[in-house]
Amino acid sequence: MPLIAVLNGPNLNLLGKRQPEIYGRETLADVETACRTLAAELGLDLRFHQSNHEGQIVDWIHDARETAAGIVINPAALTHTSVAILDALNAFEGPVVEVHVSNVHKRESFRHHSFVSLRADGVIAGCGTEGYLLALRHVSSRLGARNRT
Ligand SMILES: O=C1C[C@@](O)(C(=O)O)C[C@@H](O)[C@@H]1O
Repeated sequence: MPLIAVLNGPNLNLLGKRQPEIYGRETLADVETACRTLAAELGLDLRFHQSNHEGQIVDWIHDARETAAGIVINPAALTHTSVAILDALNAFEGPVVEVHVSNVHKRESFRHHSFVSLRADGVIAGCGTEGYLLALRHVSSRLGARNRT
């Protein structure tokens, strides 16, 4: 079964508790459960991680080079600052989908720029935590298309 790495950046451990008016009330554990249920339906293995540390996320992306077929990533605030995450993703060959729970384009202008979008095959923003499920479906269909060629 192809493995998908779902990677989450800083402060997402507080999902459901911090600024619920922006990010909703679902926790990251709820997101992981929903992702695991969908992954099982799609025939995908899932690795689900969260870190508040940029280097840890870079290391997980490096691991994914050896082990994962695709990446779903919510880099959180690092989206807007991290060339290191962009460079790591550029060294990964499979499909990458960037997810944001909130619609970053409706928010402060510093959230409008994403380094990660320079690499992402798709970007989902503003669909709440459902965005993770949409991203998984998309990675799955890209992998299916790849396997057929
Ligand atoms: O921490 C986050 C979460 C976020 O990535 C989102 O999921 O909406 C949007 C980022 O701008 C913010 O720093």
